[in-house]
Amino acid sequence: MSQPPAEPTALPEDPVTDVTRAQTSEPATDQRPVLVVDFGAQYAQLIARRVREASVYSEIVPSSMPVEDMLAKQPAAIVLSGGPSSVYEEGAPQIDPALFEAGVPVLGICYGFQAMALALGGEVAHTGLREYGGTKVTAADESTLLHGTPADQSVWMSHGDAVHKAPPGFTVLAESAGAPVAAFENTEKSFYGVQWHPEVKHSTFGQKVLTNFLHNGAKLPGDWTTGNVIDEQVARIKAQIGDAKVICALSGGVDSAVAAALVQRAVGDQLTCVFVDHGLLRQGEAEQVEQEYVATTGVKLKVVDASTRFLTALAGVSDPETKRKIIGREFIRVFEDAAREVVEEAHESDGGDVKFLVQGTLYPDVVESGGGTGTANIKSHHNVGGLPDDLQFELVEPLRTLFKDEVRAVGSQLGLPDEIVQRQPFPGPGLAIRIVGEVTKDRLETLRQADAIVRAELSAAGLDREIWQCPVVLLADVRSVGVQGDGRTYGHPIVLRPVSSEDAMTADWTRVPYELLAKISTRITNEVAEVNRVVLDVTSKPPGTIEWE
Ligand SMILES: Nc1ncnc2c1ncn2[C@@H]1O[C@H](COP(=O)(O)OP(=O)(O)OP(=O)(O)O)[C@@H](O)[C@H]1O
Ligand SMILES: O=c1[nH]c(=O)c2[nH+]cn([C@@H]3O[C@H](COP(=O)(O)O)[C@@H](O)[C@H]3O)c2[nH]1
Ligand SMILES: NC(=O)CC[C@H](N)C(=O)O
Ligand SMILES: [Mg+2]
Repeated sequence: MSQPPAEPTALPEDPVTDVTRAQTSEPATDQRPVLVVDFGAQYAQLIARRVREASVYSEIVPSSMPVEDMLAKQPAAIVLSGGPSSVYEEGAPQIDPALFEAGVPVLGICYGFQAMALALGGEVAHTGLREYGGTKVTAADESTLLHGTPADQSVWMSHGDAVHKAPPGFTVLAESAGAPVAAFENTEKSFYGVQWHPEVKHSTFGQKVLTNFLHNGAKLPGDWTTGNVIDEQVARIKAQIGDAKVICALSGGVDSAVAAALVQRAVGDQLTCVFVDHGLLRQGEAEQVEQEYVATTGVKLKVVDASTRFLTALAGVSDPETKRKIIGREFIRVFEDAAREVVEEAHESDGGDVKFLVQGTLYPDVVESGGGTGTANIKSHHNVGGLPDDLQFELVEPLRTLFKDEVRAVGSQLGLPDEIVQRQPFPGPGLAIRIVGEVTKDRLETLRQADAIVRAELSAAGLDREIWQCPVVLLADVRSVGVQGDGRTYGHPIVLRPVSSEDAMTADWTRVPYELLAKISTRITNEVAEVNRVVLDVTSKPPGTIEWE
């Protein structure tokens, strides 16, 4: 039986190269802001970022802020974000109708769209017809909001409720299978709304919808530019750290490399980097950090072998959130020991505590850990939601409001080589969150072998840039029957999860050519004992996340 040819994956658009757009704080500006009202969205920062990309100044405010306070900021326009609640649910965040009486242009997105529809006299239904990920919509011929976008387009949805009737005075602009009113507008009042997420890159004409709203709907000029992120951050770091000593949690990944380079530029040799080998790393990773990273950057590096400590703490644990909390805690305990050693080595036994810890935390780590306003906790990233309550360090996180592509641009501008800046992400909790079930030494070894094969084959096929990352997951608690060498086997499946993304907030599964998948599958089942089945994960994010745990 012949297989259909694999569809080529569209390459993600070029990453943002203008570092000056990477906004890290609310800068002093006399411009009237576009307020992004956050209903607990996964994507509130992303909306603010896209507005800034349209050269319009933007700030985020929580939906709990009274409308008088919002209006006191003299917003030039308001964007109502998505959120996890359902509009009729008890305690769901509401919109004060006064917001619609102030003469300010409004764009509602997802939950914001639904809440707006309800507040203005439309109807929202919970039909059970849900849409997650890439969805086709059919758009009206002419409108302000969807101007310049095709009649049939693919948008990124993530909803369970849907607007069934637009409020009086509104024109319906689009529909999808699960959303009879997928977009609407009332140009007279300058009110607009979409059920989908225009702020995510996977919505092909998303930025066009946002700029249509900003420039044509709200009639805002695009004349705002940000200052330089690097200068701004270096100055902030200097002010925070002064002449104290500081350690940086360095993983060899992009984010901590860029964070370390910023801190190094700010405070020079007051910085010592600490790399933790927690026994959950991939093949060759520890060596790579020890040799290549130090050679490239000349940074002072301390390597700690903490594998026994982590594996002991993880023994018997299968629950993903518990694993993450344990790992977050153990990381900090190791950093505390390392900090004491740094002081001892500097012969400063009295008063010379290291009180600052640098981490390469990005905005997605924060928001997925439930760190936005009213944002759901999706998973506790070890460096945010997994931190222990008794944390003694003051954190230095210069990348905390940025997305990965912005961090890559900062890294390049700082002079870091492409081998570091373009590296695929690897999560801090490592292989522990890629073993579904308890983490043991043997299972880690099995997964390490399979992962090394996958990485080698994808690299050899030249797919490293096209693929954002490819988690390889061991379903340790699942077994299936195989026949190998004429004998019965009862082994474990390995899951391949190749994804394409720009910022890890949304992702699609990469259409890796079938021949290559076949080769990987054959190699894994031939070379890795205990594995007799290889499966491909074909889920986008949403609804799946990139990692399985
Ligand atoms: N093995 C490790 N040793 C020391 N610090 C670590 C380690 N793994 C992760 N960290 C810390 O946790 C932070 C978050 O990890 P994360 O994997 O998100 O970022 P990264 O490794 O720097 O970049 P990338 O996303 O490219 O892998 C890192 O920036 C770093 O500060
Ligand atoms: O340092 C990290 N600590 C964590 O606890 C963690 N969890 C997920 N990831 C990485 O974050 C991105 C988004 O992953 P998810 O779609 O699985 O949430 C992907 O790039 C993941 O690899 C982590 N990185
Ligand atoms: N992403 C969202 O804003 C979702 C809105 C609402 N919770 C729904 O599921 O329909
Ligand atoms: Mg990493």
